[in-house]
Amino acid sequence: MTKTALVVDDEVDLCRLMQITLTKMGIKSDVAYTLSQARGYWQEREYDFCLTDLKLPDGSGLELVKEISGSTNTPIAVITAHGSMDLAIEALKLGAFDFVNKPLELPRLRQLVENALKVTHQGDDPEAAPECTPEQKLLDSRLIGDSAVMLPLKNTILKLARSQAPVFLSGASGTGKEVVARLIHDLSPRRDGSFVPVNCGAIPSELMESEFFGHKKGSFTGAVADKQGLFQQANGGTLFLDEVADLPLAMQVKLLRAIQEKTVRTIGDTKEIPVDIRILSATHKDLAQLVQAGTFRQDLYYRINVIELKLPTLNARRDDIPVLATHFLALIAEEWQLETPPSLTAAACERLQHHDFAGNVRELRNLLERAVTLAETPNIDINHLGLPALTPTDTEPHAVNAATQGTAPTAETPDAHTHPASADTLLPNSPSEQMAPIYSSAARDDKSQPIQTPTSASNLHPYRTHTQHYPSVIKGAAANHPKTAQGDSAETINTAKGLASTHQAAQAPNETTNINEAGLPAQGLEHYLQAQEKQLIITALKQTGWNKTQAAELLGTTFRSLRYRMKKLEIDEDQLE
Ligand SMILES: Nc1ncnc2c1ncn2[C@@H]1O[C@H](COP(=O)(O)OP(=O)(O)OP(=O)(O)O)[C@@H](O)[C@H]1O
Repeated sequence: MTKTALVVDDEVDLCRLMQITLTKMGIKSDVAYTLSQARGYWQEREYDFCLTDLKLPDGSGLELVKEISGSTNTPIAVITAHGSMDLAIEALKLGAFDFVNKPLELPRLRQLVENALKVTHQGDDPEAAPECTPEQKLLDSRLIGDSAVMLPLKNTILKLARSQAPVFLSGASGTGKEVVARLIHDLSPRRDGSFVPVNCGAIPSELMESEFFGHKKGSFTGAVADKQGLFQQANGGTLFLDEVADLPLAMQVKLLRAIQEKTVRTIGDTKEIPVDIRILSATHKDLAQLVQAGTFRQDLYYRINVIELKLPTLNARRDDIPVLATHFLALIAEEWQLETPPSLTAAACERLQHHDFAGNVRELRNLLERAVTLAETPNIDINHLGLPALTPTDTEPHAVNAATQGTAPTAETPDAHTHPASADTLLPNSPSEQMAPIYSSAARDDKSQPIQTPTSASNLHPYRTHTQHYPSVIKGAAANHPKTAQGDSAETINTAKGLASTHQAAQAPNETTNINEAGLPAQGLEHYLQAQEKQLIITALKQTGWNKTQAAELLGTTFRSLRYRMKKLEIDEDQLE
């Protein structure tokens, strides 16, 4: 069926240009020169999408955005004067699907129209019950939980997926921010493009520019080949800036420019390349507070945080614990190829529902992995969970919510009842407005997670994030190193002293000692340093029985940084043992 569009602009020539472009794309269009004319057309006819200027002779296009997005799912995009980013952001907040700047660039207009048509195809089947649409099924299969707080959150995700607006995901560590970011991408018109997640906190600052924008061969020492940046990799898709609060200020300026201009310049190149990406970002930190403290740029905050989606803690949705546990046990059974899928006894399930999950869903998953490893039967009972016995007060209603982080639920530590997602997951996003943090930063303590699971070697960009779990290594860690797997830090501190001395012994002589007669590395500094780094990491890992949390402590770095260095340097226990 022929697609139809309503074009609203008072500039006759521009309307003609847009109409010609649409006709070439096989789209029939009507043109309205005023707001009232547009309203008339909209009431009389049905359109697949609308494109409106913001400045109209009898009012603002924002009114049309509000009316159309408030009453239908039809995508509406706005045309803004060059540089009026504030208005574009306001339109996105009001529900506009996307915006295009004047003077109109036809490739950008065509791209916007193609995305709008993909949105209109979604959920087109009028026969399908809402819960049976492919989008809803995908959402329900990947974002587990149907508690009171999750249902409105899921509806919001479906709406956000249809838009191109930048979304900022806030919430404590392990609440599922990356799961949601992937879903927004996979449910969006960009789903055929790449989803490129990047852990901003794990990229060494000196490599940031090259990682984000790429480099040309020979543009600096060590640039031995052309390298594509993350922006270019995400072209046509979504760039997910995880741990965005950890971006150094100097890089924040460069990112802002790239996001605003929608162009990037590769290091060593002279030309700017246009990129078409949607930005999603996340952090467990209070970004508004960092803006106030001057460590995060207000303009970048404003740009990436057009819409905020706040994820609830697991303690705020305890009803979801049984269904999440069943989901993870099924995943574990599949990944570990277990003959009989494990299941929880009623007592174990009840114990989990009373646990204070400082590490949220990630902690639940890790806890179950450990329990399955320790249990010798498929029935996971309370003693396999490795949790302390409950006191009588723990079992009182709401005792755990109140005990969370030692504070009762307040406006700053919301729970599901006081903060339904419909109202609170979408927050007003002015930097001057305070965001209420769900948790203090203590919630991020990696020690709260019983077992840190390694990531696999993959062909992903080294600083892309990765949330997969690898059972063979987990099992090996728990079985072979029970002490370290449970976090025996005393032992770690003692062995730490040996790090410097054993490092020499662990070195692969060809790689790290290949110094030429002039006393310089024969294969170049970069190669030499990487070999050194690799050997030090392997030494620390061996000393801690491949417990990465402890190895990171020995090396004076963070767990995440170590994990990403391991991926970058392709350090894998299975390969080395
Ligand atoms: N609702 C959910 N349904 C299924 N799995 C979930 C859900 N929420 C989180 N998970 C799982 O929990 C783990 C942590 O999720 P994720 O990495 O998305 O959290 P995060 O909030 O991004 O954490 P961080 O701030 O530490 O990066 C992953 O294994 C993820 O698959």
